[in-house]
Amino acid sequence: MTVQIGVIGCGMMGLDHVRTLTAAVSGAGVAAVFDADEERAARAASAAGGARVHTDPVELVRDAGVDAVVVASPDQTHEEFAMACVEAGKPVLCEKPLATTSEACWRVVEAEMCGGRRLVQVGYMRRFDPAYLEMKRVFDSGEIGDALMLHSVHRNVDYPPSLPASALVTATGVHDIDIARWLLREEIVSATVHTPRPSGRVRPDFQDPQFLVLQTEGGVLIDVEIFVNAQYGYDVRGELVGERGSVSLVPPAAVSTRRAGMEGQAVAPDFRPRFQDAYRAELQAWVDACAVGETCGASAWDGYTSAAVAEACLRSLSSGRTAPVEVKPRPTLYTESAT
Ligand SMILES: NC(=O)C1=CN([C@@H]2O[C@H](COP(=O)(O)OP(=O)(O)OC[C@H]3O[C@@H](n4cnc5c(N)ncnc54)[C@H](O)[C@@H]3O)[C@@H](O)[C@H]2O)C=CC1
Ligand SMILES: O=C1[C@@H](O)[C@H](O)[C@@H](O)[C@H](O)[C@H]1O
Repeated sequence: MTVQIGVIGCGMMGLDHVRTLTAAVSGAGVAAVFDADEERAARAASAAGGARVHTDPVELVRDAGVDAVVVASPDQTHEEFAMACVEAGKPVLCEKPLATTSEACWRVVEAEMCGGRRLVQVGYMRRFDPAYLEMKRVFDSGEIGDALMLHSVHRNVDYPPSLPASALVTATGVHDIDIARWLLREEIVSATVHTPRPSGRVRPDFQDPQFLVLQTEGGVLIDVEIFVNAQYGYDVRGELVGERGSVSLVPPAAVSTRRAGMEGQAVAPDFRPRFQDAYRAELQAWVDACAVGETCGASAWDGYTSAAVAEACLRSLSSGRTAPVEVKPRPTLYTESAT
C-alpha cells in the first residue's frame, strides 16, 4: 500500500520533507500540497513529481486522496491544522512544537481523547537520530548505571528575526526538553533559567544565550545551553552521565581534514544536514505506522508536556526564580508512549 500524503506548509522544512518523502521513503507518495504562498506550493508540487495544489488547507485535509498529513507551516498554525486532521480521523505528522502554548497542546490531546485514538506524531526528530538512539541503547543497557546528569548544547548560526524572544525555548530548547524526557524516561518537574551577558548581535529584548537547569522527578539534573547566534555553525552536543560512566554524542563528520597546520571537521551550517538521517527515519517510521493504523514517535501528550516545561522556563526567565512544571495527569490513552 502507498500512503498518500498531503503537506501543509512548503517552506524550508516542508519542501525538505516533500523531497525526502518522494526520493527516500518507501511506501509513500506526496499527493497534495498547500502553502499560503502559491509559488512555494507550486515548487513543492513539482518536487513531488506533480502533486495536486490546494487553495485551502482544510480542503487538503478532507481530500479523499490524502491518507495522512504533514504540517510544516509556522508554529502558530499547528493547532488549527492538527485539530483539523484529528477531526477528519487522519494521521498527522506535525512539526514541533505541537502548538505555541501548553493550553493549545492540551486542546489537541482532548480532541484525540474524544476520538478515542492517537493520530498525532510531533516532529521531534532527534528520537530517530542514529547517535541519540545509540546513546539511549547504551543507557538502557545499564552499562553506565543510573543517570545523574544530562548536558545538552544547542547552537544555531543565527535566528530568523521574525521569531519572538520566547522561541529560544519554545522552538529551540523544546528539542532538548523532549530528548531529555525520552532518554531518561522521567518527567521534568522544575526549571531555572540563567542568563549570561547577551550576545552583542541580538536586539535588546532578545536574551541569547540562555542556560536552562531542569530537574527530573527522580532528581537528575539537566543543563541546556541555548545559543542561537553562535555564528560558526550548527552544533548539537550531549553527554549523559551515569554512576559508572558517561555516553556522549560525537561530532557526526565522516572525515577530518589536516591542512595548513590545522586538523578539523566541518560543522554543519544548519539542522538539515546534521539531522538528515533523523528526518528520513522519522518520516519512514511514520509512513510505516500509518500503513498499519498505528502511531510512533512523540505523541500529542509529549508535545503537551514539552510545552509545559518550556512555559516553566519562560516563567523562571521572567521571575529569576525556579519555576515548577505544571502538567495535568497523563490520560490513559498515552500510558504507553511509543518510540
Ligand atoms: N524538526 C526540526 O528540526 C525543524 C522544525 N521546524 C518547524 O517547521 C515549521 C516550519 O518551519 P520552516 O520551514 O523553517 O519555516 P518557513 O518559513 O521556511 O516555512 C513555512 C511555510 O509555511 C507557509 N505558511 C505561512 N502561513 C501559512 C498558513 N497559514 N498555512 C499554510 N502555510 C503557511 C509559508 O508561506 C512558508 O512557505 C515550524 O513549525 C518550525 O518550528 C523548522 C526547522 C527545523
Ligand atoms: O527545530 C528547529 C528550528 O525550528 C529551530 O529554530 C532550531 O533552533 C532547531 O535546532 C531546529 O531543529
